[in-house]
Amino acid sequence: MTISGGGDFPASLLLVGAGRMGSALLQGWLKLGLDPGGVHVLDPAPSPELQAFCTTVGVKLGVPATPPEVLVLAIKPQTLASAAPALVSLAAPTTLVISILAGKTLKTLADHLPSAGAFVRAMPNLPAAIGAGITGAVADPAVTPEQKRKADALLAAGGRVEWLGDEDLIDAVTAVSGSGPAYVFYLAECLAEAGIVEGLPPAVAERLARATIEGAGALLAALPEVAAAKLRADVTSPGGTTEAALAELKGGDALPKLIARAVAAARKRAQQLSG
Ligand SMILES: NC(=O)C1=CN([C@@H]2O[C@H](COP(=O)(O)OP(=O)(O)OC[C@H]3O[C@@H](n4cnc5c(N)ncnc54)[C@H](OP(=O)(O)O)[C@@H]3O)[C@@H](O)[C@H]2O)C=CC1
Ligand SMILES: O=C(O)[C@@H]1CCC=N1
Repeated sequence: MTISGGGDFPASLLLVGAGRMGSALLQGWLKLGLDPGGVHVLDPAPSPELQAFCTTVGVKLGVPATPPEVLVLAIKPQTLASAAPALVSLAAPTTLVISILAGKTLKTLADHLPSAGAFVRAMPNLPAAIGAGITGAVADPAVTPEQKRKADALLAAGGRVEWLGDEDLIDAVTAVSGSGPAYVFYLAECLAEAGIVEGLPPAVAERLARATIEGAGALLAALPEVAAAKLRADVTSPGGTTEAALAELKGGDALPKLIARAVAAARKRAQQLSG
């Protein structure tokens, strides 16, 4: 189910972990109208940039005096066990915890934060930093409709939201769209390197590769009803250059198999991080 975002933000929010993803989400929320006066950010060693940002926008660094309506967990999955004891008193039965931790299940989250009333497990991606992300999310049965609306508003600040009925699917979401931007950035790197091998000056090769991925992504975004396969066919002249390149990428199912292996490896890693 997809619910469109609606600015139904919580009155109080604690962000635990303001690294790459936590900061990206925070900026999106504030841009879309989350009241900074109700926001606390907890991070053990806030960078000077984060401190300056919080001061400028009016967000408090540190722990709130009373448990927040929403606690967003954005620390690394590997640090959940060590971080959780200090968080237990910050989560009340009225607190909704939204976790973006790869792999950590709703059950694991509840085991570590038994004081919290309800949990949403979400997997956003880095383009959320510019509102162009996509998030997969699942709510536990204790999440009320009002809490779900608030979770949706927060997650939708980063782009589209796919609510899933089956928690087991979240690790696959992580492997496809959570980690996915890195695959695309790697393609940009590889394309530039190949261009250099073919004689292009490095700076030109990088600009060509980057602009190509930007343009292809923009075309996908501009033509949502057109399948990626159709757009690929539009580039591929019979007997032309693209066909020659695609024969290499597809030869022996090379690229599909490689991508399938990569996504399976990411999903497996998410499962390993679950406990
Ligand atoms: N990066 C991405 O594209 C995506 C990440 N995620 C998930 O988001 C989470 C964060 O990832 P990412 O932002 O990349 O990681 P970062 O390492 O950039 O951010 C984690 C932040 O949490 C801080 N931190 C560590 N311990 C605590 C603590 N006890 N209390 C509060 N803050 C703490 C870290 O501080 P310090 O550095 O000083 O230790 C750091 O600032 C992960 O669980 C990941 O699975 C989900 C989707 C996409
Ligand atoms: O690499 C990771 O584990 C995190 C989760 C998805 C994207 N980054």
